[in-house]
Amino acid sequence: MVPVVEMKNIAHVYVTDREASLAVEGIDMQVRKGEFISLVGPSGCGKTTILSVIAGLLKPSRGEVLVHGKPVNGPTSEVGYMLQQDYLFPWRTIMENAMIGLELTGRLTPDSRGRIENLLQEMGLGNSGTLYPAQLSGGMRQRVALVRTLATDPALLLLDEPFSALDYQTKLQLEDLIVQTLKERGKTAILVTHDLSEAVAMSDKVVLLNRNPGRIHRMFVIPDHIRQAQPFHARNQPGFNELFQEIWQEMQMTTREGVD
Ligand SMILES: Nc1ncnc2c1ncn2[C@@H]1O[C@H](COP(=O)(O)OP(=O)(O)OP(=O)(O)O)[C@@H](O)[C@H]1O
Repeated sequence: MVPVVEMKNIAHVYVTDREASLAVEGIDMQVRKGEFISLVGPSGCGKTTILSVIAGLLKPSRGEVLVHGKPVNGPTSEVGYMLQQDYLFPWRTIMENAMIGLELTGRLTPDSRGRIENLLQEMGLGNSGTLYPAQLSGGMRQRVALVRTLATDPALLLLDEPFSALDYQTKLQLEDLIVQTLKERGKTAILVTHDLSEAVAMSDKVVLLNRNPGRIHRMFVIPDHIRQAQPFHARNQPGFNELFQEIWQEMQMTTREGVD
C-alpha cells in the first residue's frame, strides 16, 4: 500500500541576510495509514521544519515529500495542522470557528453544520456551539481546534505541541481523546513534542532526531501492549519506564553530540 507520507532525502537550508544554516539533512521517513508517529529531539533539531515541509508550507532545499504518492507542492486539504496555540477567532462563535476550514476551502454543504454538531458533541462540547472562545477554558479551546481540523476530514494530522500550553490534567485527558478519535477514524498523525512520556504513551513509533544539522538518529517501535493502551494507561504498562529511560538516555547523548 502507498504510504500516507514519504520523505525522500529531505534537507533544508534557512537563508537569512547574514548566513545560511542547514537545519535538517538526509531525512528519509515513511508513515503508513493509521500510524501515529512522534518526532522528539533537542530544541532546534528541526521537528517543526519537518512538519512544515510535509504540510507544504516550506519547500525543502533538497529532496521530495509525497503524500499518498503525490509530490507536495503546497498546502492541501489532505493534511490538517494543529498547533500549540488554538488560533480561534474571538469574534466568531465556536460553531463558526469550527466551520472555517470548510468555508475557506469552499466545501460548506447543507449537512456541514450537522456534522460539526456531532463532532462537538463527541468532544464534550455539545452545548458550546453558540459560545465565543473567551468563554471556554484552554482545554475546551484546543478541543474546538481539533474539531476544526477534523471537520475538513484530512487523512493526515500534523500536531505541533498541541498540549504544551495546557495544565497537566487537561493534557492527559486530551491525549486520550485525540488518540481515540484518530484511531476510530483511521487517521494518520505526526506529533511533535518535548514531552517524551507523551510521545511514548501516544505513539506507534517514536523518531529521535539529533541536531546540527537535524537527522534521524533512531526510530523506536513501541511494543503492542503499550501502544494499544490509552495514553493514560500506557504509562502504567510493564516496560514503559524502561523504554522511556532508553530513549531519554539516547536523547541526552544526541544533545551532547549536537553542542557546538
Ligand atoms: N525561519 C527561520 N529562519 C532561519 N532559521 C530558522 C528558521 N526556522 C528555524 N530555523 C532554524 O532551524 C533549526 C531547526 O528549527 P526548528 O524550529 O525546525 O527546530 P525544532 O526542533 O522544532 O525546535 P524547538 O524544539 O525548539 O521548537 C534551528 O536551528 C532554527 O534556529
